[in-house]
Amino acid sequence: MVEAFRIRGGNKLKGILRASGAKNAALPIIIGTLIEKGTYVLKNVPDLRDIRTLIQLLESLGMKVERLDKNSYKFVNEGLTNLVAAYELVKKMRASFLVMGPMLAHAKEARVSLPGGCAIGSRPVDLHLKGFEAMGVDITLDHGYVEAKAKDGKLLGANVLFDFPSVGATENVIMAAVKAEGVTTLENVAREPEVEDLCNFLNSMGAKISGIGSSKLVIEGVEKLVPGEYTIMPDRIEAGTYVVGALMFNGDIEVEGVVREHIESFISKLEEMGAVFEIEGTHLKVKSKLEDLKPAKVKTMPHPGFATDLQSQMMTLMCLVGGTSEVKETIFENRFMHVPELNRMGASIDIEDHVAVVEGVKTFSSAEVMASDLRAGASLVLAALKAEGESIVNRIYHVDRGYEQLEEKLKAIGADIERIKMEA
Ligand SMILES: CC(=O)N[C@H]1[C@@H](OP(=O)(O)OP(=O)(O)OC[C@H]2O[C@@H](n3ccc(=O)[nH]c3=O)[C@H](O)[C@@H]2O)O[C@H](CO)[C@@H](O)[C@@H]1O
Ligand SMILES: C=C(OP(=O)(O)O)C(=O)O
Repeated sequence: MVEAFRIRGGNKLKGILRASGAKNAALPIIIGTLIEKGTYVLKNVPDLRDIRTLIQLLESLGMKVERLDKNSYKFVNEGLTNLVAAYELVKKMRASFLVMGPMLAHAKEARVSLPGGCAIGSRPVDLHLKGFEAMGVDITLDHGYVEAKAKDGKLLGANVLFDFPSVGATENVIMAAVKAEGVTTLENVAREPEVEDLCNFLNSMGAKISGIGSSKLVIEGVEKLVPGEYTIMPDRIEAGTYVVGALMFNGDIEVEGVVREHIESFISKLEEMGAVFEIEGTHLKVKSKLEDLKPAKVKTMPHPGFATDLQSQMMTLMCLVGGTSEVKETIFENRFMHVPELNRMGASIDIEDHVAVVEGVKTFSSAEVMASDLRAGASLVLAALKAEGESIVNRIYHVDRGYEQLEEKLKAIGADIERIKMEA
């Protein structure tokens, strides 16, 4: 049996949706607690399936974890008792591969399962490994695991130029470099806000990372970090998902937790389409109507470009905008799995090469559909809320990876949504 959402769409939704802590910042920051012995308190940690998977992985390495309240945890690192990150846990979530950098910083060696691909693409880790090798780490592949060992037990500062600004590779190598001997210079790094949040967390413990937010980071290795307390940033992708909802429901939904500069390309693309926003601090209200929006072209790019994690939600909105819109996906090879599902709900989308051509339709129609990944799942939920009648969104374990208490948040603004069990 798997869980699904049964959604009876067409309700008038009204109220405030608040973004929780960012999954993609919380994951690397929690993993960062592996670097140094001591006690860490992390706040605004979202209550998600991915966080629970990660905690299991950290506990398997020797970390003691105590939940202080719904969104706060204490992590006590008394030294790692196991240097193997097992396939059973790593395969559930690709971000698990980020334990390699911290384990190298802590113990100068690690054996971490290769994560494998997922529904959105093959997702290799070559850029992570190139960075570690430059720092004097011997890498061997053995029965699906990466064995990493610092030569002579020393992690050395190095110059690394990434071929592509990979978020994961940037984060992994940063976490190895903060305690390396000497200076590490990383060029063409990912500039996503979650990378900045990780750097700010590490610097709050005494790491010396400069250039934060730019494409070049200079990291002066330090002997010791001093663990403490840190609050995770709000989830810009969750907030962006709700902004799409606010536009689809003609401004009756307001969104809390919007940091405009974190999703500038998304917000400005929506403004180009005719959306009018009133943003006060981190509170967003929509002042335009869905029927005022014009079609647009969007191309996903590394930050500060349009985020791939908002691509499917944007496409769902475009389905309801008169005229022809286009979405080009450049980050992941296979991130259009939501297209046939949206078409089952009455959308009119064709894929040509890596471009989805979207012809606007009047509305969605209810149907039984399947989430293929996290953001695809969120997009189908948005479409189902709009469609008159009963829809089923199946395989919501994907959605549970990244949206904290989605059905409670939606129920609170008037949605008719319930979690049910379905045949797998
Ligand atoms: C937990 C987390 O933060 N996940 C985010 C992170 O994923 P993730 O860190 O996996 O994304 P990357 O930026 O690394 O990947 C982007 C592209 O680079 C390729 N690549 C990556 C590493 C590598 O060694 N070799 C290589 O070829 C990938 O296959 C992909 O096509 O950034 C993505 C891009 O913004 C987001 O969609 C994910 O939500
Ligand atoms: C693709 C995503 O996550 P992950 O990298 O964990 O698969 C996402 O958050 O949309």
